[in-house]
Parts: sequence; structure tokens; C-alpha cells
Amino acid sequence: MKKKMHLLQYMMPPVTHHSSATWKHPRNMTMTNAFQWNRPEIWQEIARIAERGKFDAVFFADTEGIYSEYENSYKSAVRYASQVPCYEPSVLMSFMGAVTQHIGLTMTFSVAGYPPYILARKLATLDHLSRGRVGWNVVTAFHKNASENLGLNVEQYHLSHDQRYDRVDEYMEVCYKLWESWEPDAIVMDAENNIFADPEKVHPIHHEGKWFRCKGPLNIDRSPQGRPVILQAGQSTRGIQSAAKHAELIFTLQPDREAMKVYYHRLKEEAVKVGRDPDDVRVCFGLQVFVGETEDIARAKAALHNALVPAEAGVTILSGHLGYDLSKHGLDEFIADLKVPGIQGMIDAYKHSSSANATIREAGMLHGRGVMTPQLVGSPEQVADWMEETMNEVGGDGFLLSPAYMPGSLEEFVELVVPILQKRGLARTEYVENGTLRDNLRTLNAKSTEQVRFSREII
Ligand SMILES: Cc1cc2nc3c(=O)[nH]c(=O)nc-3n(C[C@H](O)[C@H](O)[C@H](O)COP(=O)(O)O)c2cc1C
Repeated sequence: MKKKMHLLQYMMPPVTHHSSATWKHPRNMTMTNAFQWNRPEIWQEIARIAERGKFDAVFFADTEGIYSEYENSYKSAVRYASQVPCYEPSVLMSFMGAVTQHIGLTMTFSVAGYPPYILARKLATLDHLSRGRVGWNVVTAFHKNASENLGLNVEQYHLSHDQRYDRVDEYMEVCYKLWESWEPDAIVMDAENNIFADPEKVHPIHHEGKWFRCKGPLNIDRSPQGRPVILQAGQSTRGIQSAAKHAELIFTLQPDREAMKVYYHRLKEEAVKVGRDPDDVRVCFGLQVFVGETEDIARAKAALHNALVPAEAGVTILSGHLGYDLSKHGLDEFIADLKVPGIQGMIDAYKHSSSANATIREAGMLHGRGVMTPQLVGSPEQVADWMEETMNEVGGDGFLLSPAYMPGSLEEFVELVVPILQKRGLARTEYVENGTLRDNLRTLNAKSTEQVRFSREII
């Protein structure tokens, strides 16, 4: 039997996602009268389309501020809609969950943004209301304006990269304990004896750690998944270790198959090192697809999109991602000549990619198109072929699709590509009946359902 791929839809709502051209694309929701992007109906429609395509999940990225590294100001980001406005993801997900039954609702929260108790409670609530469809992308990111908005003190702001991940470990420990603080059968509903829940089955956690103190128990009973599906997107050594330890689903943006292979194998090795079954840690690669009935139509779509990207918009986001003000340099300076202390990862990726001789302007154009998401352009068969070949060659577990315009990019993929993938046995055709997100993730490619540990068995 062929290995099936996971499919997820990336979004950063409401007007741009990875691409800086999205908001002004003639087919985007901002530029058509078909939908109002600040109304829930459009997001509900997107969830329905993704569910029609039997996607694993819709996914929201998030940040608690506006990129303000470029020119030491938020103004460029606001001007170019550089991932701003940025709606709070759990609110949107509640609307989307209300009109769907199966699709996973996965979203980002930074451990800098909330005390663990508040976030554990929020996610448990959503897991109940969605009947076990919630996933949490755990991020550590502290960008300048987010830390200013959260009132983080100097000590917190200057945590080293590795210390941030140490803090994540403790944050997760607190959340896990809180989610376990109600035993699964604590609610007895014994009206005759006046017992709603058995107090002996609800436990305080008494957590006293380096970063957090929390007494518990959570004031919410055990949710369908016990704990939400954990997602992560670490790229550094410490980030990969953290992902291998906590995550069930991992996202990465890699420029080509070679880089995908390296990341994939590193991640699986780390999972084994921490004693996990590597199959419990699924890796999905970011992909920006332009598909048309013919290759020429697809090429025209990609060209139209790419021509709409202003270099400065991309440089604004790149400055945010690097934590470094690229306006200090001319747009025509070479990216490879930059020495950015501490945050070399992304610069290195540009140096080592096919754009090694890129100027800051060219890197900005690439970053503005889709951050570092590779573009895949072709007819439905060509797109399906590439995805199939990539899965075979890399061994990866699936793809995170990044839209050029919404909901059109998703709709085109679901209408044109998904049926081909399904016909080839490469994509899901049915969800697990009454399954949770974790059940749907685990049953994909399970040799037999007897081998699958369902949600209730995870904790
Ligand atoms: C597909 C993808 C989505 C991401 N989404 C977010 C996000 O929503 N918010 C955020 O602060 N960081 C996000 N990140 C950044 C990662 O959490 C991580 O910080 C980054 O990849 C750098 O890795 P490192 O922390 O190991 O250095 C995302 C990364 C990727 C690849």
C-alpha cells in the first residue's frame, strides 16, 4: 500500500499569510466582494473547503505584535500588511469548528504570551467544544514588538535562544500536568447521591519550578484528546530537539528535496534519541502551490502573484525574522556579505540556496513571496507527481500548503489536485468515524488500527 500524505492549510489571518502579495491579489478575499474578511463566514467557508478535501487540519500562525525591526518602526509592516492585521487564532477557530465535524483546528500560541494555566484552560475548552480536534503549535518567538506589548522585563527579553527552549520544557510540563489533573472518569453524574464529579479523581499539581509556579488542578475536566495535538516548527539544533521531544506534527520550510531530507532524518533521529517511536512524529513541508488546468495557466498564475510582491515588504518581514534591521544596508548589498550576530540560520539558508548570490532586494522578493516556502507550479498531474516523488524520495509525511490568495488557492488544490492524490492512494478519502484529530493523524498509514494508540490512551 502507498504511503498517504498529511495535508494542512497554513494561514495567518486575515489579509496576508506567507505571501506579501496576498492582500492585493485580484483574486484574494480582500479584493473581491464575494466575502468580507473580517466576518466569520469566509473562515467557515475555508474550513469547509479544507474538510471537503479531507485535509488533516487548518492551521493559524500567530504573533503578539507588529514586525518593527525594519527602520526600527512598525510603519513599514503596517503599510505592506506584513502579517498584520493578525487575528487571535482561537476566536476564529471557534467559528470554524462550529461548522465542521472532522477537520483539525490547529493554531499557534507563544509561551511568552500566556501563563501556562490560562493557555491549558483555553485549549482544553476548545478541545471539548470541537470534540477533540485541537492542535497547538508551540512557539518561543520573542520579537521586539511582541515583547514590548507583553511587558516582558529585560531579563525575560534577553533569554538566550536555548534558555527559551528550556523554558518551553517547563511550560509544557505544567500544561501536561494540568491536562492530567482530572482523571478520565472523574465525572460521575450521580444525582441520587449528589455527586457531580468524584473529588478523589481530581488532583492538584503543586508545580514549583524555575520559571513557573502553579497549584492546580485545572478547573476543566479531561478533554476528548486529553492533551491537544502538539505541533512545532523548530529549525535550530535546540528547536529540533524540542520538537522531537514534544511534537506530534512538525512543520518546516525547506527550499528543496535535499534540504527536506536532511531535516527529516535529523528530526527522526532526535525522536529516537528521546525514546519516541519516530512514526509518532510526523513532518510536513511547507509548499506554495500554483495549479492550473494546464502548465501554462499555472505559470501565468505564479507570474502574476510574484510580480505583485514589493521587495521592501519582504525585507520588512525578513528583518523581523532575523531580529535585525536590514534597512542599515542598501537593497543592492549581497545577503551573503551580511554578518548578523546570533541569528545566522535564515541568512545561511539564503546563502546556501540557489539564491546564494542574492542581494537584499532579491532576498526580500523571495521572502515576500512565501517566506522560504518553495513554489510548486504546474498542471494538476504535475503537482501530484512532484508531491508523490518528494514523499518517495524524502520519506516525509506530508505538506503544509501556503496560499497565494484565499480561498482560491485552497479551493483550486482541493478541486484539481486532491482527487488525483486520492485516486493514486496518496491522500485520505475518509476521516475516522467520530475520531479526534490525533486519531485521524495516527490512523493515516497505520499498518492496522490495532497498532494505533487513540487519544484516550495517550496520557
Ligand atoms: C511553518 C512554520 C510556521 C511557524 N509559525 C510561527 C508562528 O506562528 N509564530 C511564531 O512566533 N513562530 C512561528 N514559526 C517559527 C518557529 O516557531 C521557530 O521559531 C523558527 O522556525 C526558528 O527555529 P528555532 O526556534 O529553532 O531557531 C514558524 C515556523 C515555521 C517553519
